[in-house]
Amino acid sequence: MSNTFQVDLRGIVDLLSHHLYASPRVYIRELLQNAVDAITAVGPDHAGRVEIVTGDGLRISDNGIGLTEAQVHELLATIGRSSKRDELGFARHQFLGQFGIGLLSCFMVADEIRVHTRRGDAPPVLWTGHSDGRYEVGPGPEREPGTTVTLLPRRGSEHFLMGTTVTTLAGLYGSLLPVTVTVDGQTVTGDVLPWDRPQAERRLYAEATLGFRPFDVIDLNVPAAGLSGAAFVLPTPVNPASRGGHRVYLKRMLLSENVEGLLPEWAFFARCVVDSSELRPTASREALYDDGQLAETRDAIADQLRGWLARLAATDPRRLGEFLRIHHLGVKALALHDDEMLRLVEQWYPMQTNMGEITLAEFRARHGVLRYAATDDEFRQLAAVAAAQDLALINGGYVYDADLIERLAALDAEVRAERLDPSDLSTRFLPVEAEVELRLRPFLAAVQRRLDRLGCEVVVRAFDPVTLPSLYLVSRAAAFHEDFTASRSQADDLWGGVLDALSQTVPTDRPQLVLNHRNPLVRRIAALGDDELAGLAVESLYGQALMLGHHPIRPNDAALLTTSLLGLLDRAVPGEA
Ligand SMILES: Nc1ncnc2c1ncn2[C@@H]1O[C@H](COP(=O)(O)OP(=O)(O)OP(=O)(O)O)[C@@H](O)[C@H]1O
Repeated sequence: MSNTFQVDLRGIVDLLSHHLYASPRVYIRELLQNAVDAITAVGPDHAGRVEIVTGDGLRISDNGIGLTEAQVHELLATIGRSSKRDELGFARHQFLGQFGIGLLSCFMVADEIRVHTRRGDAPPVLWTGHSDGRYEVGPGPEREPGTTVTLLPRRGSEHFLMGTTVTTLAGLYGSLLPVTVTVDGQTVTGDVLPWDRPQAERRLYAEATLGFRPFDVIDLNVPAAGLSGAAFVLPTPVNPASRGGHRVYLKRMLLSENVEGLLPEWAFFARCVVDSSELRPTASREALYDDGQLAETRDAIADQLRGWLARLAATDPRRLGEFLRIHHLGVKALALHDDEMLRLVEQWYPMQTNMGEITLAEFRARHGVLRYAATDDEFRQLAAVAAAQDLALINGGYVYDADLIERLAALDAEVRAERLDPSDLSTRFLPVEAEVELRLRPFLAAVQRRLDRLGCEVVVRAFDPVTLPSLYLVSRAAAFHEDFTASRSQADDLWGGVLDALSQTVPTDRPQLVLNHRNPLVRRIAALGDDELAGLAVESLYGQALMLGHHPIRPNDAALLTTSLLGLLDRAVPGEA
């Protein structure tokens, strides 16, 4: 036995209003869309007109193609049936609608829908649909060809049908439509496409609709998607993780003000306003259907944004610099994968160095090797000393910077990058003369004994700046060794045994306290001939060097600092105990 599905209209309307459409407001969009489609169906030269009248409910009339009685039965009373698909079920290209559910959205705000329609010379028809699923069809009063849809408000939804609301909504969705739409006699269409306006007006448009005064406006054109529009560049930094929505029109009808997925993720610095005749909506008409065509369109738009950046670099580098200062995070993220963007960063993005803020290109021209510190801490530790030795150093500690430098070197054989290890720096310090070295031996032996328990090696070198008495240097191997020793002291027996076995293989070079023999204070300390006082002084230098280099102060270090300070005070302040 064969039966036919029954449809519970109330259930369907509930589904639409709570799960498909974002808000009952979209009923206006669906009605406008049907009217425009009906006008399109008459032919290309037909002067379309849509009139909306509010008051007691809402009435929307069009001078479109209209429906015969047979079509009314077939199309209006069958959910999911649409005249806008061909025999194979594909959306007919020229129409906005395609799903055959749009009219139902009116039940979100109305209890009763009346469609009074006439097609050509066929007799006029009146169809009345009720929200409980009943409908009647019969002959209607005489009228011109076209259709009038009347909504009788549902209790509690009256405000959706009020004149002011309808004017706002019809303007929002329909202001760019190619047919004239009036609400209570007032025309809401006829707006010039925002991207076709002169530059100054486009900026005002952005301020009014997007809420910001754009840094720049970029024309967008993707013929394959029948897309034209503009990208408005944000004037302030945005969180790259925050997804910005775009204002998308399909065949000049607003799809949504907050469409995602139109731009690649890196392009978070732009908000687009576009119209497309080819991209497809999802059934809710809140989003674009994520298909190959959308992906191709996204790529094409990305190319145009990239082109804008390249043009800016060629014609107005100062402005590009401004842009990079605002949106460097996005551009740098992009440069990790995109060679062209990497070049842009290299040429135009000033990085922090110990010689001031300069671009990588400039740095390379002046200093050859791209020498960088991998973390902000390392940079701060080394910047001044390196500068005093004419060693230029880039702070690679900002997000992506070290990776970008390495990528640049990997890409281009001419570019050399070198991560500066603190221990590399100590090899640039000059040893003191042999005779001085000999003289300093007893002093060094005495202070070394005092710093042994902190795992630190004391050496004397000559380096600039002379004002710097000492420097605490931790090489990568030594930093590892320190962590290792700390874990060993906390480990239980089993794990401790494993660590001990490992310790045979880890490098053991210790952090160094490098005393600067060019520094007058250091010379005086070394010449004291008083082991106790020299020891206290070197311990103090050790503490100062730790703090200068932003090194962590361990409990042992803190205790040493206190005793050395008290010891020095004891020696400095005269009088009997
Ligand atoms: N104003 C109108 N003039 C002529 N025909 C109309 C009008 N409104 C609706 N129709 C007919 O009723 C059918 C169903 O309309 P409905 O709005 O439910 O779906 P649709 O517009 O085809 O698709 P979508 O769900 O995508 O809006 C339409 O395909 C169209 O043939």
